[in-house]
Amino acid sequence: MQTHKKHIALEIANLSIGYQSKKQETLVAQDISFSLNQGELGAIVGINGVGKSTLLRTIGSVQKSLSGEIHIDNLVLSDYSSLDLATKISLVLTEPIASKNLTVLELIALGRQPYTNWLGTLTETDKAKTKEAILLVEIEALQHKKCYELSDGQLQRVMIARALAQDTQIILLDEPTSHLDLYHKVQILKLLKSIAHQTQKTILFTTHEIEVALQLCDKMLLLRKEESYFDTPEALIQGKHFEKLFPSNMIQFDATTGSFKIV
Ligand SMILES: Nc1ncnc2c1ncn2[C@@H]1O[C@H](COP(=O)(O)OP(=O)(O)OP(=O)(O)O)[C@@H](O)[C@H]1O
Repeated sequence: MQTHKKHIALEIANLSIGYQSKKQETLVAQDISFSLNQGELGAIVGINGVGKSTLLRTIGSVQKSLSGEIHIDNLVLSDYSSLDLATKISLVLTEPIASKNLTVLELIALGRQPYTNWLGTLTETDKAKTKEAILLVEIEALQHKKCYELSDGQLQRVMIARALAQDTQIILLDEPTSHLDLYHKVQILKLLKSIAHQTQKTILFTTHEIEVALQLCDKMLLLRKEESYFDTPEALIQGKHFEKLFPSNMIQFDATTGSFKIV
């Protein structure tokens, strides 16, 4: 019988992340190792300042790692040209977008930039990918609005659609549910899950919504400075790793409900 082995889309080995200047090197977190398969939704969780955004930016090649390796599709990250990488990874950061004067449709079409010529002329394929992204994220009704007319939740969806239009194997999102109410947080994460499973893309995002992520993600990275843990939510609960996240005299994790309780 033929077995179908899932393809590893992203592999991180012994990675140290941080900041380097001419004078000094600041280590943020070390010894990070994990991998995500095609079609998996993964979350990076951890306390404020532990390095979630730094890790995402390092994987997205916006900043350099201090040491260790990042493999995308079995190739070392640094071996990709920036144009090739733009067809492999899309990155949605938390910075406010500079181009709020564009319509939603125009902004999403910008996701096609790695494929268009220097004039930015959209081919039929570019237009079809843009339309497909709009349909997947269900924002047809918003497409002719200006971006400055959108609510935070609507803008989050638009940014996800732009990443989808870029049509990369891997999508990285920094706090895609910040500023949203619980209903819209769940809606966005369910959307990301269905996109990962339906389109076989690999989606990795940072979040403070640990309880929601526990219920919706395939894998989670619990980031800590010295030692991080990566596994399925169930295995992380069984391994009692969430208990180590916050001081236990203040916040305790209840494994039976998968939620945090204030002491
Ligand atoms: N440009 C920078 N130069 C030097 N240090 C930085 C820089 N940006 C962030 N840091 C530091 O790196 C550490 C990790 O920051 P990062 O933003 O990655 O954490 P985080 O886990 O995403 O935090 P939060 O949950 O608060 O968003 C922090 O100590 C922060 O002060």
